Amino acid sequence: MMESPALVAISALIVGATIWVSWTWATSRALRPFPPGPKPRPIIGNLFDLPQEHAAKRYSDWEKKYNSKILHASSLGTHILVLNKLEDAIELLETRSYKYSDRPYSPIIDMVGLNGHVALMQYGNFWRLHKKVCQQNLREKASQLYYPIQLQKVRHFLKNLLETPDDFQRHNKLLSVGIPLATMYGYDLEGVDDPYITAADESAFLVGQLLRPGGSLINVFPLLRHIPAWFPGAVSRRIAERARQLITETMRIPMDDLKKRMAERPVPPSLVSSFLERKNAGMASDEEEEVIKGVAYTIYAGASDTTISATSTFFYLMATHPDVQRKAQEELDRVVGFSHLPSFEDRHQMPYVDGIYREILRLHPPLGLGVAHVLTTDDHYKGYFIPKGTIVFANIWAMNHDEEVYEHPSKFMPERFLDNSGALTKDHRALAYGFGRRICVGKHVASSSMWLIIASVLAAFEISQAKDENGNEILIDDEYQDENGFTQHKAPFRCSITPRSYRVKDLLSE
Ligand code: HEM
Repeated sequence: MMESPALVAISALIVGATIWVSWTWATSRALRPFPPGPKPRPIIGNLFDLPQEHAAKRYSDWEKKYNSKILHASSLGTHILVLNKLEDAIELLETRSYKYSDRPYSPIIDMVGLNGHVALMQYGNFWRLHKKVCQQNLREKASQLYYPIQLQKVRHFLKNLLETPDDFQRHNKLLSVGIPLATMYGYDLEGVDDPYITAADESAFLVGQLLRPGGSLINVFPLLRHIPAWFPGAVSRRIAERARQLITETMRIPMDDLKKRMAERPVPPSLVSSFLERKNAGMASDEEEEVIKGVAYTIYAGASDTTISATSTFFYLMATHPDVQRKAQEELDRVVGFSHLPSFEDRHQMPYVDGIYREILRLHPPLGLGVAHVLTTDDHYKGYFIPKGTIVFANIWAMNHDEEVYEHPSKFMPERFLDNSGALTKDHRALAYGFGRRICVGKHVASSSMWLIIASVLAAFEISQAKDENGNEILIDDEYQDENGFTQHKAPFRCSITPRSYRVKDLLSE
């Protein structure tokens, strides 16, 4: 918690009394077996049992401990349900999606100015309005409009890799943030030190701190949000204030830049420029501009970190699996040849490369626990009671490592997605994109970006483990880090990235 001890103590007393009443009431009700899970303590429930790091894997361990794939815990009066099995996620989050599609409420979201963030929005008409704009611009057909930008950005990425291969993580960030900013605003990043990235990084860090479990007392006791920022001990209020300024900046910088460019000359098409053209022609309102701003910001936030994570995993798995890399390169050489780099038309002819894309998202889903859903009315499932307001996590990591579904689930085996004839299996769905009405609305853009990155890098480069000064390979461990408890990122590692032939330089200068 970030507040002063006095503030924490007073709040804890009030919160404790409130929770005590509701807990006593709740536990006195008969016929309410919750799903298995750790035994709750009075008032605080399982506050100290909840994993703070690598939560998806820890909840996967709970499965063995409590002998159940549906797990329950509570924290300060809030119920938490974890679904480790795909069938349960489909039944609850999809078949019953009409009541499992809300998001957890936190006053922090309003305080920092993220109420236009689609992924954090409460279920209802405001969300529907934003979701409609997302769908119109990101559905499969519409997402193909972004192909030219994706191609341009990935080619630039390859050039950067050629020049300074050891900086591949910085190039990855420039690419993964650059694609959504270019598609939303036609904004070209100057580099990873661009003021936009600096503000976005700091705000993401601060918001992550406040929103993580136990991050701020305001999440437990919303009235504390009204305490002024200058009040002694009101640390969260001050952090929220700073985050709000930064988030306003990240929304303002690319918007102002675009308006300025539009006033000077014709600009390349982007989601926001198309909207502003309509607005300048008197066909859209200021309210609609707010929606567009929120959507563009969400797309930046939703797309960049997840793409950074998946791209980093790709480099790691290629460096550690030369056999897989060789097979993919054989396929690329056969289908694409050596006179040009891969383009989207080649995709359907290269099932093995697609298998790599699927296997990366299976083995290391960027969001192992997805994004929390919330249940809006009481429910019963498999004899268990699930109360209204329960926070529900689909444990994507556990589902992707289910031994009943995937043979040797911890192994990187792209061929698991190919049938006997070498064609891609049809029944697969990438669970990494989540479930039901809140499923990732950018999954087509994500899929094309990731595929193009994988195919282009493998066509141009050889990736291997880096060597030390004595010529020995520097082994890469399997460590992943939680970023603010949300996105999982491969822990820093080194690898060697060398051009496959002298032609690469010529191809990239065309
Ligand atoms: C590998 C890349 C990506 C992964 C793994 C990913 C994963 C996810 C997941 C797990 C969710 C929550 C689903 C749920 O609640 O069940 C989500 C939501 C969302 N994603 Fe993605 N995402 C990726 C890329 C993108 C991209 C490229 C965009 C935009 C172009 C995007 C836009 C969104 C939006 C707007 C939501 C919120 C949907 C809602 O709450 O209604 N994502 N994503």
